[in-house]
Amino acid sequence: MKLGRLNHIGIATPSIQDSIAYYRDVMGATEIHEPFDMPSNGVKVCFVDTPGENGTTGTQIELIEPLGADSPIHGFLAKNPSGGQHHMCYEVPDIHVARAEFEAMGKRVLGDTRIGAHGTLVFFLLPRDMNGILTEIMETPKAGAGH
Ligand SMILES: CC[C@@H](C(=O)O)C(=O)SCCNC(=O)CCNC(=O)[C@H](O)C(C)(C)COP(=O)(O)OP(=O)(O)OC[C@H]1O[C@@H](n2cnc3c(N)ncnc32)[C@H](O)[C@@H]1OP(=O)(O)O
Ligand SMILES: [Co+2]
Repeated sequence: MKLGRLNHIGIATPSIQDSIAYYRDVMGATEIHEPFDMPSNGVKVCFVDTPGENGTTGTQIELIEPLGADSPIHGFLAKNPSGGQHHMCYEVPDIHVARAEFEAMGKRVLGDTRIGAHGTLVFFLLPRDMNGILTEIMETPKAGAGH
């Protein structure tokens, strides 16, 4: 396993609209994408870009608000009603190879490998196995694709 690019940091929030105002007015974010629903993941999503090198997009902030009764972030927001840092997401070149490598290390995968917000496959690893961090692994998007 080789550490890949930090694609995004997931921030759980009770209100994406309030969080957008915070990142725009307090943090000075200028690249804020249109929010969209991901019923397959039980969240509404909004990406806020941080600047990368030479005009590229750096690590994104992924605002996530619960969507539906079965949202996986209800428990987190019950414990943290104002929201907060929820997960970190790293890129890998091949999702299936990465999953096999984590499993071989005894790391427990939460649920299936599924399509994530960038349109590529993702999976999540149990925080207790990952130094206390809910860790998302995603396959690197092809150039020019997705959010
Ligand atoms: C938009 C799509 C996608 C993308 O492409 O980017 C996304 O990011 S979707 C993001 C939301 N989806 C997920 O988080 C899926 C995976 N998550 C889960 O399956 C659950 O959230 C969870 C991790 C199993 C936690 O569920 P919860 O109902 O809160 O269970 P518990 O309260 O029992 O907690 C179990 C265990 O995990 C610890 N925990 C929970 N949340 C976090 C967190 N965000 N960061 C760190 N640790 C967390 C909790 O403390 C418990 O620990 P133990 O006491 O050691 O068991
Ligand atoms: Co994510």
